[in-house]
Amino acid sequence: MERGLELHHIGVRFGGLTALDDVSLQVPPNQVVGVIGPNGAGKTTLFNVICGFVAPQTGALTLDGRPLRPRPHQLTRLGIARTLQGTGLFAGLTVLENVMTGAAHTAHAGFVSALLGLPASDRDERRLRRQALDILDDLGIADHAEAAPTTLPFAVRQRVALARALAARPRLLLLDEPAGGLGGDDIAGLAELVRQLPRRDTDPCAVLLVEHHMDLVMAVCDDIVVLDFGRVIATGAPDTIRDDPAVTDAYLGAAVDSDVA
Ligand SMILES: Nc1ncnc2c1ncn2[C@@H]1O[C@H](COP(=O)(O)OP(=O)(O)OP(=O)(O)O)[C@@H](O)[C@H]1O
Repeated sequence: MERGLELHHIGVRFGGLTALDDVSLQVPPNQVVGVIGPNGAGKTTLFNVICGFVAPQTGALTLDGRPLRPRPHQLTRLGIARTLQGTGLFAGLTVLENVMTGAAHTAHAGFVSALLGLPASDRDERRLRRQALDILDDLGIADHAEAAPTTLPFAVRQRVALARALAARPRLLLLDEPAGGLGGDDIAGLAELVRQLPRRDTDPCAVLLVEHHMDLVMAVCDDIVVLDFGRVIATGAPDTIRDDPAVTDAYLGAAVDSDVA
């Protein structure tokens, strides 16, 4: 049976500061797993370890039981896609072209060459275009296909970034703070969308959601891992986590600290 992504006893130190301490977790195929925790808990560091931006000093990662040493530029080949905080869209390309870049690695010659003004393969480009339009349609933003990203509201740009990540047809999608900058209605829409990702008929994928927005995590995750000061203080289904005193303490403690500060 496929095991998906697993982190085994991961430790990261920055000088004298322990950012992650003995962190283990699993993202099984076709599940949504959330990582939450107060500011400074280690969420971004964990995300960066999985993307290959930060190399852990201790522990190991595996993908379907095989050793994984992630490198940012090799993630797509492993079936992993990510969105980052902010949208990172190319301002000079339309929405559709942005989404097509997410799948450019599957083209033999066309799209990237076309952007560079080189001879393109029409068949590749047509296929990428159709696939990108389908994804935009799935995400309810096909009307904006020809728009420049800078002209669109932030919530739509967030969806375009998600569409670009999905264009790589990942089996694992990593989302870093996708609710950042969104209002209540947009977060509800995002929750609905993320919940569907493992259940899609075409290209279903597992999701690892790193987010400090508790409502979103509670609404979409099958399993939640709570970090505090770099350690896992709780793991379980949303209902278990909601009632866990250690989690409440960590969040309340953080709130009190920031009030005092
Ligand atoms: N490159 C770095 N060098 C030194 N310290 C770092 C570095 N990156 C993170 N840290 C520290 O590691 C700890 C964990 O930070 P991290 O950003 O992973 O937490 P977080 O849970 O993502 O916080 P937030 O919700 O505020 O983004 C913090 O104390 C942070 O200051």
